[in-house]
Amino acid sequence: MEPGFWHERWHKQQIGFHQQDINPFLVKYWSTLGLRGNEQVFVPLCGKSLDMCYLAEKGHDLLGCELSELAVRQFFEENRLAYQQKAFGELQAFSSEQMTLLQGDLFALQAQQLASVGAFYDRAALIAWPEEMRLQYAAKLAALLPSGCCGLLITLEYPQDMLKGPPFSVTREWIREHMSQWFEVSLLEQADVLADNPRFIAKEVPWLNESAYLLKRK
Ligand SMILES: C[S@@+](CC[C@H](N)C(=O)[O-])C[C@H]1O[C@@H](n2cnc3c(N)ncnc32)[C@H](O)[C@@H]1O
Repeated sequence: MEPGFWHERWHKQQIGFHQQDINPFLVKYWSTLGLRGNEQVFVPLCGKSLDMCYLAEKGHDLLGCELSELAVRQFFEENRLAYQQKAFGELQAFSSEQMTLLQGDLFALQAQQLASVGAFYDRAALIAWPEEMRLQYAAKLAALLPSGCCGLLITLEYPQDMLKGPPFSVTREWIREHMSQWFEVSLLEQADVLADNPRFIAKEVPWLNESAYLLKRK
């Protein structure tokens, strides 16, 4: 989506994607990455996700990237974290002790700026892009991540013709076809989450699956 779409969403606080609870797949599957626990975790398109607090509690340093300055400030203020702001290339870095959120366009980041990243977490980032932008995002993510870096990817699948995204439906086939050039991909679990998503029920979407994948950058 274009930046204006997301800025408007944040200004109107139309942020239905934001979860008040930690994502259950994160809790269930983060340990399958086999990490030491002190790796820096990159969170693309992080919003003000509380999943970052969960990962910080596990001992990780967090490096998020988020377009909206409003989202970034809300993250620190709502979690009562004092923060400092400074320039970071073309982006702005907002930092507290364990968290750095890079405010700006993910596509303006350079691989050397993520050289110390040891893991990543993508929830509602890949699925935020329409099909025509999705591959560019996946290629950028691959270009930014150091080789050997593991991550958890959480996606949604539903009949796309029933609802206009975002979130967009991203199938297992799309991920295998387009992402295996950069990542080893394993499906961890697919679960029916329709009952937890009133917007999909209201639009009479007949099924909605959430999937968790383990990814390893080749
Ligand atoms: C669907 S939300 C998901 C947020 C978060 N991952 C979560 O689980 O709550 C997508 C987020 O990506 C941000 N975003 C969109 N385009 C971006 C870009 N080019 N660079 C960085 N962030 C972007 C939006 O502002 C929005 O907060």
